[in-house]
Amino acid sequence: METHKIILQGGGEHARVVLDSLLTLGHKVTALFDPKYSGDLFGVPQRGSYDPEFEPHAKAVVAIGNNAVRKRVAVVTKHTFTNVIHPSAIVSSFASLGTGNMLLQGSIVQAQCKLGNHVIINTGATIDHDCVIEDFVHIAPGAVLCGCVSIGEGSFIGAGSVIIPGKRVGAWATVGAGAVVIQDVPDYAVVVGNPARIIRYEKS
Ligand SMILES: CC(=O)SCCNC(=O)CCNC(=O)[C@H](O)C(C)(C)COP(=O)(O)OP(=O)(O)OC[C@H]1O[C@@H](n2cnc3c(N)ncnc32)[C@H](O)[C@@H]1OP(=O)(O)O
Repeated sequence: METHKIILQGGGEHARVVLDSLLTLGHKVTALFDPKYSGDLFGVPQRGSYDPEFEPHAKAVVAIGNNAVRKRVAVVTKHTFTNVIHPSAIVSSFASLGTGNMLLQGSIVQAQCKLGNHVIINTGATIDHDCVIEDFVHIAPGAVLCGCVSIGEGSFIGAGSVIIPGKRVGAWATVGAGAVVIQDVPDYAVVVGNPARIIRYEKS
């Protein structure tokens, strides 16, 4: 596998797991940019605010779990993005991925899935055949997307939730941990429970 020089945008909790994946894959991570952190993380220097001139040929990953913040940071990042796919993740050769995506330990992406850009498929989440996942979505640990599910831009799919086949979760929606989605979820809706019900609408 080709290894790269990589910089990370973000130095918080999600950055830790992404950095772990990158180091496991043998990449050379040369900087973490996040004004909130200093010192180093797993031996990688935290360099404060983003510097677009720093190693301009390095690839970048926006390792921020919050979807709205990840989008805000991605749009001002000048470096070219790359995907991070932990070696224990299983990705069908018949799936397509944009860039800047993070597929973490034990996640599975099945045949004919289409992932946009800057999507997080977190630990052990499974995305079955023919799903479409738009940009800046976060699928939390252990969530199960059955076949032919679609998820709109910026939505958060909570840990251990299940979405039955063919359903759509709109843009910037939130599916609570453990929810079972059996109907389409509108844009900006927050749903919880089994069967999932709308508790409010929230624009981030
Ligand atoms: C590696 C990582 O850690 S990745 C991060 C993974 N994180 C997650 O999966 C967290 C997902 N988040 C949740 O499930 C949250 O509870 C949310 C976003 C759905 C709602 O959060 P809040 O807005 O703070 O809701 P709040 O706690 O005020 O609860 C509102 C109501 O919904 C209920 N509720 C909230 N979450 C859930 C849930 N997951 N399942 C069932 N009911 C729930 C509450 O009991 C409450 O009910 P009530 O009004 O009858 O008392």
